[in-house]
Amino acid sequence: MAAKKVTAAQLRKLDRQLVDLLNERAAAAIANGELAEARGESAVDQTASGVADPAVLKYAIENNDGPLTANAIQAIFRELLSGIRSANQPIRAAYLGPAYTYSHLAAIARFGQSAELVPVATIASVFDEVEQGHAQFGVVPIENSTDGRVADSLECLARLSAVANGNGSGESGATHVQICGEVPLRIHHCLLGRGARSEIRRVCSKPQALSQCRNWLAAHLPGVKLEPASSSAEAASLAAAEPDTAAIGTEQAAVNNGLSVLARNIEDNAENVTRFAVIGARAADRTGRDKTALVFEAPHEPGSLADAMAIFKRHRLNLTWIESFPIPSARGRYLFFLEFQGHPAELRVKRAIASLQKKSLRLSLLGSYAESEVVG
Ligand SMILES: O=C(O)C(=O)C[C@]1(C(=O)O)C=C[C@@H](O)C=C1
Repeated sequence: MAAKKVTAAQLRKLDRQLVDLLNERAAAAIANGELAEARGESAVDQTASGVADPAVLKYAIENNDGPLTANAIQAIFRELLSGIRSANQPIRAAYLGPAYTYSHLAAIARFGQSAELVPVATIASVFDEVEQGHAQFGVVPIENSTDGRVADSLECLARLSAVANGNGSGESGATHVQICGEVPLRIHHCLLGRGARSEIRRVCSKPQALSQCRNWLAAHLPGVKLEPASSSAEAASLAAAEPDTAAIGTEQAAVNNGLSVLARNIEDNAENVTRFAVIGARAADRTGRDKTALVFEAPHEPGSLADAMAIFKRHRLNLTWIESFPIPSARGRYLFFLEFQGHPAELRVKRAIASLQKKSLRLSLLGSYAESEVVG
């Protein structure tokens, strides 16, 4: 029997029903005072930038009495919203490729599969794509719970901030690229290869992935050569070419490259999470549960960092990230990346930033965005 075709009109009706359902849930939640910050906005407005409002999603998950898991609801919402939004306003987002890197999975978690997700060869190219307006968004890893910061991304953020500051001239630069979201993604690494585990002579991956599995590798593949690759999916394509080479990467990269999964969950820390920043040329809307990131340089003198930190204590602002980063051209001088809960629309945040600015040699706001739950 021939399969019955679904017409475009039927699909539109289904979309409408789902959007109505979302709106109903949001409206009920708003009426109950459960979405105080979202008051007056429809769920569709809230998702205009292609991202499900975390409060609406949370409400739908918490009020679900059906058989679906929270992860399944999240995935359904994400793909529906991605599809509905793409029909109106296509989204193009760049990520470190090739296909099925962890960055790709983070981009899918954020924008869904209906968005145009563009693989590029380096993290710097992700920034270039957004700065040159070829992509509205970019997704870049900034820190991992086991391995710490991702220096390539911080270097690009520092460069953005230098441009925004007019390279120290005090004039505002041409770029408005900023952080407009975060995706904390659970990272489960797989060992991928063509042959048996006993044939492996070298293991390739992005250095961050190799480092997140170093104890497992030492215990299970002692003496094999560890080689850096530009990404985990690039490593998977190297492993596809050489039977004595394995890669550390995603399960999806194994399928894409015709490899077997030789071992699963080989990360040293079961709670392995990488936090990705979503960068874009437009500021994110305030949600009421936001964080703000900035980068500043404290004067090279005793107590300057302690004075800077005291500002956050005084204004009761909770820090969620602090990272020191050496300034390559100036030995002994450091940039400090900071993130805290709050939004510059709040008076205490405005005051704290103004005080910090006075104490800094330079300061750039990197963006304010919704605080997100871990996905995956
Ligand atoms: O190589 C990849 O698959 C990436 O997306 C990059 C990257 C990283 O550099 O942190 C992203 C997340 C994982 O922690 C490991 C690798």
